[in-house]
Amino acid sequence: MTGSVSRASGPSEQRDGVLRIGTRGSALAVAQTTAVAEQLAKATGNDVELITVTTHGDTSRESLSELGGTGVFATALRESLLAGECDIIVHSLKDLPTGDAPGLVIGAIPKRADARDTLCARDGLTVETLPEGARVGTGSPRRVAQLKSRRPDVEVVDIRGNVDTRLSRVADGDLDAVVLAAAGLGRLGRSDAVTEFFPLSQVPTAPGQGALALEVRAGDEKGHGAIATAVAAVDHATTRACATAERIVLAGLEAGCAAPIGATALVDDGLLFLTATVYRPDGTEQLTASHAATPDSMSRADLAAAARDVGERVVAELLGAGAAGLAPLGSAR
Ligand SMILES: NCc1[nH]cc(CCC(=O)O)c1CC(=O)O
Repeated sequence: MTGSVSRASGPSEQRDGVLRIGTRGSALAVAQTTAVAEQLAKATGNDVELITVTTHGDTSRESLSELGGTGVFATALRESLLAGECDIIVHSLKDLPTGDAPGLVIGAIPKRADARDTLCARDGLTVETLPEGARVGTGSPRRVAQLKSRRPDVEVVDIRGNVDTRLSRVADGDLDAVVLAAAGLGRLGRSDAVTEFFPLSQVPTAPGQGALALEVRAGDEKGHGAIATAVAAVDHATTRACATAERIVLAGLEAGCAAPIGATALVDDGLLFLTATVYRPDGTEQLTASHAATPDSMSRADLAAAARDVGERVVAELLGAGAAGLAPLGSAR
């Protein structure tokens, strides 16, 4: 039996058999939360209600680095969850700070979408074929450094705003291209705008990119209640392990989501691989570390142990090679 998915118009009371999911109000957030809601309705038979929460990160026009990067999107959602106004909140994992949120736990990380970055350029252009001095929009220090390392001549324009606003700056002729996550474009049905997919092996993306995190009040993930059953049904073991390994790099370098760091993990043929790169913000230098571990089994506990193992080895190697001197890392909060 599949439950139904609806959108609440205002604050909503707790009712039996109904899961209330809090989401940011942007088109991307609503699209990805709706997809999660449908997955939850199908897996549990519960009705699912979407509750929109407006956050400072949505309304502010400041750049991501001015906002401080980490956490701007998460705080209002978390307050709403702690206040009991909803039962589960959905974040883009890459926007979620690595620090503890008192009273909350990540109850599920569903199967990840495409973790790659893309170029969305005019006239089918790619990083290689962009004209000399082309104007490329991104607000992410990692993407700036990665672009500059390949095309030092490119003029990077700091942009903010939702995916459609960013794409419109290319359509309007103001920018030659923007760099955007494949996952977000896919969720919005805008993959048609992509002119180049960057291989993860050359362009590692933000820790957790392409993955979502379902946060619940601590304790609600345990036992056989409706919330515990729901999050257990959509948690994806290998995605959780990969995202955990990538986020250990962020935490270990004491970096925030605005730091120039790329990390990418994958599970293949029984091995967990993790590669991470720290960039000098101008793209002239970078440090990469790559490690693999063999989990004893594909159980969540063994995968988690392997994720910690590779994560810690990658962090130690990067710090030992001088990563802290390469980039301003300390924007974690
Ligand atoms: N920081 C913005 C953001 N947060 C999540 C996504 C979509 C991709 C994802 O879920 O990882 C995006 C847009 C982008 O980076 O292009």
